[in-house]
Amino acid sequence: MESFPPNKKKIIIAVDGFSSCGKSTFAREVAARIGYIFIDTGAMYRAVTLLGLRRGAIGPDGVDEKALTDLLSEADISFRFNPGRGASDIYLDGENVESRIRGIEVSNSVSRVSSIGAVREKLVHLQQQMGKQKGVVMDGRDIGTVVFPNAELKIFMTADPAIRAQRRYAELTGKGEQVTLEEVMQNLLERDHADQTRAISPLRKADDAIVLDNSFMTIGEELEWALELIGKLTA
Ligand SMILES: Nc1ncnc2c1ncn2[C@@H]1O[C@H](COP(=O)(O)OP(=O)(O)O)[C@@H](O)[C@H]1O
Ligand SMILES: Nc1ccn([C@@H]2O[C@H](COP(=O)(O)OP(=O)(O)O)[C@@H](O)[C@H]2O)c(=O)n1
Repeated sequence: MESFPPNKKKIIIAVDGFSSCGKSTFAREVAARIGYIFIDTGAMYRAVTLLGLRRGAIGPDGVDEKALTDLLSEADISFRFNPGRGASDIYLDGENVESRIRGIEVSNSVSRVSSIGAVREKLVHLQQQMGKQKGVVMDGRDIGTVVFPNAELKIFMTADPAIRAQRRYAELTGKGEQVTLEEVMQNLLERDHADQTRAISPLRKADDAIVLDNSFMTIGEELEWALELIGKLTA
């Protein structure tokens, strides 16, 4: 933290990329090291999906867009810092749903939900409010292209799909979730495809983003690389 005193220029760091490549891990660590706020925008789309599943707007027949949009207009989505985790947990209508949004059921519907214009409109607006003062590291799919097209630093993360699937599988089974590697791989590939081909704000690398392939990098190596870049940009 000493290398980033408050008189340094505050910037916005946008981290976009494919599913399960380590965006949130990287963004959280970078934010902690430089005293910035970390915002996991994927958690927001996941919370909306949980809301739809719980309240019947998402069911066996798919997503009822109108019902979900109506629910969302009344919903309160916010973050609160959890000192134990060293990051913010996501709250849906006052309930901490951080541990409820990562499972395969939410993962299987979230890309459908995130393709809905009204959902994106509301969440992008909230994200822009959260980053207004700068000093944020935000990760997602459209941060460098839509949410903060003028972000001072844009990173586009990627990793080999088999490595990404293995990482997410280890994470989920480590938490006791009953899931197979094949299911995880399939979800990851389907979401990447849906996220890249949707009509509104598809996942794509911003022209001025720097690509970071972390297939064979440790988080320590990623941090070393990022902190040097950030040091130069905020000098
Ligand atoms: N450099 C890395 N090497 C190995 N595992 C990693 C690395 N970065 C992240 N992970 C692990 O990969 C999984 C997915 O990371 P996460 O940050 O949730 O990805 P994303 O936000 O892109 O979905 C997590 O279990 C995380 O601990
Ligand atoms: N800025 C964002 C962030 C997430 N999303 C959507 O939300 C889903 C879940 O995002 P996530 O970051 O939690 O996904 P993982 O990479 O953790 O698997 C993505 O697959 C996208 O469909 C989005 O559309 N835009």
